[in-house]
Amino acid sequence: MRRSIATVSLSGTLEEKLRAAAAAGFDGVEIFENDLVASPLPPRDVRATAADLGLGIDLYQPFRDFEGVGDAQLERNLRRAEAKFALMLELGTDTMLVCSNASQAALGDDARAAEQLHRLAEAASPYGVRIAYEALAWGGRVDDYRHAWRIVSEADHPSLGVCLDSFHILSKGDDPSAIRAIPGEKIFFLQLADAPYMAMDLLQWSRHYRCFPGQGGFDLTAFTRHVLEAGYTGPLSLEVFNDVFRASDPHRTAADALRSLSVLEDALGRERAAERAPGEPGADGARPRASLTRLPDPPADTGFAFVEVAAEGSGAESVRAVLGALGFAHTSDHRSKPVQLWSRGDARLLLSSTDPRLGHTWSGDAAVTAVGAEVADPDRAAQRADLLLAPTLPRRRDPAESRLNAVAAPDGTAVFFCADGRDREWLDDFSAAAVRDPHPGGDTAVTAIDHVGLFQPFDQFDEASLFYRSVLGLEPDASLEVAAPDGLVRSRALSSGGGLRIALNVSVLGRGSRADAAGGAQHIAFACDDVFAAAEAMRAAGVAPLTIPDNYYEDLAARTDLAPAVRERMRENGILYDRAGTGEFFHFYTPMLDNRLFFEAVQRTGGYTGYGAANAAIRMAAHRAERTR
Ligand SMILES: O=C(O)c1ccc(O)c(O)c1
Ligand SMILES: [Mg+2]
Repeated sequence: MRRSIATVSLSGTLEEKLRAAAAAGFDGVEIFENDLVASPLPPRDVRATAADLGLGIDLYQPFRDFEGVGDAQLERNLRRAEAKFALMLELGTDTMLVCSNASQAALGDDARAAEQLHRLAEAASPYGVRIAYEALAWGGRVDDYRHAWRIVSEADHPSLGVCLDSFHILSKGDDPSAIRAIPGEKIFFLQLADAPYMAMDLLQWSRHYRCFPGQGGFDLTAFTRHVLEAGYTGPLSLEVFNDVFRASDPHRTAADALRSLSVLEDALGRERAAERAPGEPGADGARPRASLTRLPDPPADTGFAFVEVAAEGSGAESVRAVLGALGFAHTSDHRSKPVQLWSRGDARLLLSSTDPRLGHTWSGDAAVTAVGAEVADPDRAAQRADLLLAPTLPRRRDPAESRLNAVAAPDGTAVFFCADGRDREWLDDFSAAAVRDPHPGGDTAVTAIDHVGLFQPFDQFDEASLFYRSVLGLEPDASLEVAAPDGLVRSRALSSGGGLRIALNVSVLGRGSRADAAGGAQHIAFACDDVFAAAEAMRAAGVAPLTIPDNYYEDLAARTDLAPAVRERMRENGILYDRAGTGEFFHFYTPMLDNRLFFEAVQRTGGYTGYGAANAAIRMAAHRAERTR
């Protein structure tokens, strides 16, 4: 389907907005009136600029407070409209959005509104302009799409139809299924916006917190399905009023926006394909069907191939010491780069002294710089990532090395697609040297990488979540908030069925010591068969786990039936506990290794799928206490 975006969704001047929309690959834009009025470009030049960029102007918006007025006001409104129709001719756009009168003083009954909209449509038709009437959620008399449609049908003019905006419908909990009763050709325009659920005045919610489909709480797939079932074949257009987007790089926002539409269209296409019996032709005859662009299947992953940590000097020393104490061994070295492979079971950690983005020496605190996803078809995963506008990272390879596709996540973390199975071709780039530096960690039973925790810049949290969801096909959990000593932290985990798990964290206010330029803490969690043994072996090797206060264990005694001996062993080893249904979770943390990186060891039993969120605030306070001790 044609993809459009409202200029109000992007920051910058009108020209910058157009350039960003075009660069992301949009087909068209809705021009928000204020953006045009504030632009030094005459309408003809806007049209030419858009055309040069390959963009159509699909809608001019909004025309406000037109209907439900007295006779004298109607004449003034029609005069105002005539001026806009002439302007639209110059812009080369044929659809005008008229939103329902927001005044509580809007007059009269439906018959008056219908008659006045009929006059407007009649005035528009000589210009070749169509009127798309939209019910604002806070409209004075008309605040419901069904009501807008009744008025439009009563007005009965070929140049008059409705504009459906998902926000105005879903924000009020209205049932979108009646959209199917509107003939597709009378749906003149479709605006899509998601939003997080908030108990808030509708207008404020709409003007500040809309987000792209998949980033909020609305079911945009179901909503859009109704619109397509009605026979709508026009553009899918994003109209997103959002405070963060207004202040962000418009190129980044436009890419995020396009990614959201690609995922939405793909989901609808998959549903349609699943409905159709094999061999049956696509069209069912009655109503036109929009063509839906599909993405290659999400990668079928089998978990983490590796996680890469870049560190230098004493930071690298502490990482090595803790890995050794956890039973990892430095098993081989990269053939041409300063990268060590440390492994234990299926847990593989690359310790690098270069920055993957810059290719030269890493300077700064130890940090997670890359994750390797082990997938069945790396080429197809890379192709999907490319269609989702994931920035491709230059290959860091010599001709003799394996081919590794990598893309950059919004926070700069490199995501590698590595072949799974027996060959694990990427391992060929490492020397086959016998195990060196076997550490005295003993059998700590670390078996694999369980998850990675990445702190995100405030403005990129939703973008990162959509990125991992779309590029890696991960499913997001509900987000939750943790009261850390230095401010609230929001956390959202995403996981695949195959073993990839990424927990994203963000400082809710985007400021404070956790969100400073260096970013908040990152961690790598290792799965263990016996987390008690792992903690004891680590201690025996000279690394103390993160100290957890006695108060925590007193509280555990009060609220669980863990045996006293078990609790005592937990206290000695800084082990924390969580339970969900029949599932149990035991885990411990290392101290902060180099300002912002730590490790965790976890043991899941009974089908536990969480991340110990109940203990997150305890962990944050303990790491904080360590800094001030
Ligand atoms: O907030 C508004 O005024 C406004 C304007 C135009 C729209 O299409 C809309 O959904 C909201
Ligand atoms: Mg709208």
